[in-house]
Amino acid sequence: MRVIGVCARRVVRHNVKVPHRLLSTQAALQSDALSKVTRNIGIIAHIDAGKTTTTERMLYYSGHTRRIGDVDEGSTVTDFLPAERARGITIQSAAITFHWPPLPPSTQTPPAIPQLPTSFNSTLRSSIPHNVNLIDTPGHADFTFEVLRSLRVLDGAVCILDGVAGVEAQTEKVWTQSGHYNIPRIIFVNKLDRAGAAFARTVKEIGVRLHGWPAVCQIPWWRGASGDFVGVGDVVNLRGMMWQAGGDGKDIKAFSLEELEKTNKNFADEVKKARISLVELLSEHDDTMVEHFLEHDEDHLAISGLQIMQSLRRVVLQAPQHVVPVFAGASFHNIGVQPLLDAVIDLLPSPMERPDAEVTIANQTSTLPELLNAGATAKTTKPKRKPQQNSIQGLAIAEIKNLLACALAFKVVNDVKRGVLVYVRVYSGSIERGSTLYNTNLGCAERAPRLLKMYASDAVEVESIAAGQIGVVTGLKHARTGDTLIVYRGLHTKSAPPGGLGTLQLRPIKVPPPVFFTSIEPNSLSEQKHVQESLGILLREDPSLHLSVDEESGQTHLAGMGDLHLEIARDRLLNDFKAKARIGKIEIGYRETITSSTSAYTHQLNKPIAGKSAKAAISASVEPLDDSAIIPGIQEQVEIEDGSFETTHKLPDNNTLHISHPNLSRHDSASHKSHIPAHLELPGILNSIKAGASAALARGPFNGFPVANTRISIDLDAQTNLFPETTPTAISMATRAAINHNLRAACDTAPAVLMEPVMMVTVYVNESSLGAVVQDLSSARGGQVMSLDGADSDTASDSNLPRIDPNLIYTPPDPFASGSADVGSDLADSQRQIVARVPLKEMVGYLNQLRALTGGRGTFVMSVDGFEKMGSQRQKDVLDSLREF
Ligand SMILES: Nc1nc2c(ncn2[C@@H]2O[C@H](COP(=O)(O)OP(=O)(O)OP(=O)(O)O)[C@@H](O)[C@H]2O)c(=O)[nH]1
Repeated sequence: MRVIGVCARRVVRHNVKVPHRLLSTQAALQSDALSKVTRNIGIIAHIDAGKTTTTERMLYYSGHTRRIGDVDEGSTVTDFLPAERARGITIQSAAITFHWPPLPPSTQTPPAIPQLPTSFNSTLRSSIPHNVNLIDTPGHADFTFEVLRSLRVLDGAVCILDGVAGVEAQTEKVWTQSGHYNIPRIIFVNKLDRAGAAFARTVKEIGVRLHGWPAVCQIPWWRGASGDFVGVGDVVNLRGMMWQAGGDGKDIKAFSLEELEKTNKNFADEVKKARISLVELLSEHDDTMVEHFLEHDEDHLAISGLQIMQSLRRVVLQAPQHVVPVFAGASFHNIGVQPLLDAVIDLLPSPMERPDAEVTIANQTSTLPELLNAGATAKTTKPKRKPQQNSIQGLAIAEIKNLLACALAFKVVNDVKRGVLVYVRVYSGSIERGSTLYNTNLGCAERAPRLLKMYASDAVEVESIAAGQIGVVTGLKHARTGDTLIVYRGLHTKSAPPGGLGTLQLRPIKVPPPVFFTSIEPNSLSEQKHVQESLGILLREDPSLHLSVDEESGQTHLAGMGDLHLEIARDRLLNDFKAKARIGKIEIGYRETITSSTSAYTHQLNKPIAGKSAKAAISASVEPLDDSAIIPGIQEQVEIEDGSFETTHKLPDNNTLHISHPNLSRHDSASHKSHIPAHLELPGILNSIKAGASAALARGPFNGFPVANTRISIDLDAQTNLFPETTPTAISMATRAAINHNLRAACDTAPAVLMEPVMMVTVYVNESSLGAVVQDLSSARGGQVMSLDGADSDTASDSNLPRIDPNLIYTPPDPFASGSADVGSDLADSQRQIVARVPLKEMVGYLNQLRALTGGRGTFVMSVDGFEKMGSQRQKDVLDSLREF
């Protein structure tokens, strides 16, 4: 037994209030009280660990569904796309609201202002009904981006592990990502009914692979010679909990420690052992637990369950989180779900206990409360001469104080019955029914005619969605997943927000580049409109899909993150949207880059567009950006302000667009009058040029792949380029044509070069297979092994995370797992991690080969590291094989 006495580390808590300064006192009180009883929670896990099965039980016990949905029968609530139901996997994250503990049967809706005790010092939070907004996230690696998007709106997460497979590669990846967002997490070890279930091994893996100290709050209760899983030992409340076999899980019997001692002494002893370990672990991280221990004469068992839960809550809310509470169960057999729900309420934070939401505004990073406080101060201190500047430089405070609400559209779903649903999380203020929302990503405003709360499959209409809450806006025509929506004073559908407000972005995330693509061709001309509309909705739902149209052939390319990603998009298009189109084979998305420069070429456009005469001229030249062989994996689109008469955009795939616009100052629109036609304005002209350039870069002239590593220069001479007949579309089309001409000319002078996606691959194998896997990666696949066991690599485990010795972790024995004699040293020796850079082409079908090399035990994850120029022979081979189709 370890001795307590070491002083706990300083507790750093999330200490943030949801800003609501513009609400009335009554509304603010209501919003605060509502926030306190709200949990915005995600479920994260490896594919098939049981997320959907567990979610279905949660909905059933909370009273929101009358029967338990079954993944295997395809009758679940959360996996609601036909493609998901058919495959039994979760693709789209759905957000569902339910109450836990359930509302009393007589109450249809929760009270507007929840009745809260003055403090939770003497009572558990789970004693009063809370709103749980549950966001189900996909488990497959192709949907990592989808997971990232949902992580942004979570305040806490339940990580579900398969008790047989233990910690799997994808779990590790999502765990690390959620750690970067400082999301407090608890773990549920599921499937403990299965043969070979190994709770102890899984708990040790939590320490070794997820780098957290497992606080074992429940231990599995296996009975009989064959080890039937019947319930759990509740370490917090010192009791046994047994679920009725074959029931719906509502019938739970509790046995006190004294009762257990009479009937099942070994189990009772193990519960006590687990309690001692739990108190010791908590004492190392929480000073208050040390005090309780001393107050109770150093008796681990005398400390109350409430005190243990409160201590667990404190350590879970520490950032970074070092202690991870672990619960046990088998959701398919309805065991363990209700105590897990209690833990969600008792241990995970409310929106008010989370760090401030990060925002960017006018190219600067800040937090939302900082921004709002600056605006609020400005309201009381009257500026003397010109508007005072706050810490967010360049943005007048006067603009910020007009901000009434700020929300993130974190998911767009096309619902067959209700149309397009935009799921939002509100971060400040409140969205009211009928209000107008300005979309800062698209630069347009639209009205929110209806607001909904989604309860399982029922939708309830609401008047407003307050700060900290998740809800649905229907009737929006443009908003996409990931867009920031704001409400400000004086907002009109037709005018842009004043100054920097229009650049406000909530929690922006970096988008990885698409590495696979497929072609789409409508079966007939009459089908074209429907195919385009369906693709439009798919892209609103999932902005990690990219669309490009070849001007000459009219062929459409759809690009995505992985082959499964595109397969699902294809299924949705054909089956859900009933689009009649031919869809090509899924191919790797190479890039092409020019190797020579061109001198300026001017394209004159003078033809009717949509029945109206249109005219514009654009002068452009191109040059290879630099000779570096690699372009980074993360795609950024930023505008660099470099003077009043120049604008530079950094575009995806390491392309740059430089526009010089002499006589047209960005900061003095009044002086434009004498230079440009009255119906045009500079920001719109620059946007049209950018749109034309992006379209030209989407299809290179060499092999039709997107162009990379290229700098485009455009000289905009207002006198000679703009005419009374010039329209934004004409500017875009002329830009596209001018750049296309230049790219073709560059390819004629010196052939373009192909670049291929290279992946950073992390493979987990046993020691015995290490040699064979390394050999295969480096020889057969042309990969470059970067590190073994995580050293020197960005994608490998974060080096700041504690390395935990599995032998110091408490676990109960694993009587029914195979080969579990010495789990600790076995784990430390056998788990190896290889990090390698490998061309994506060589990773196609890798899982089967890895399984063959490792006896089925190896797993891997990968992400795009960048694009590399290909050698001439490799390029020839790739082009030859592409031409075969
Ligand atoms: N034996 C057993 N099987 C389970 C348990 N929980 C889930 N399963 C089964 O495991 C399979 C996967 O379960 P899901 O709930 O679809 O897993 P998921 O994590 O949602 O998977 P994705 O949606 O693909 O990410 C299904 O066949 C379930 O019936 C359990 O506690 N015990």
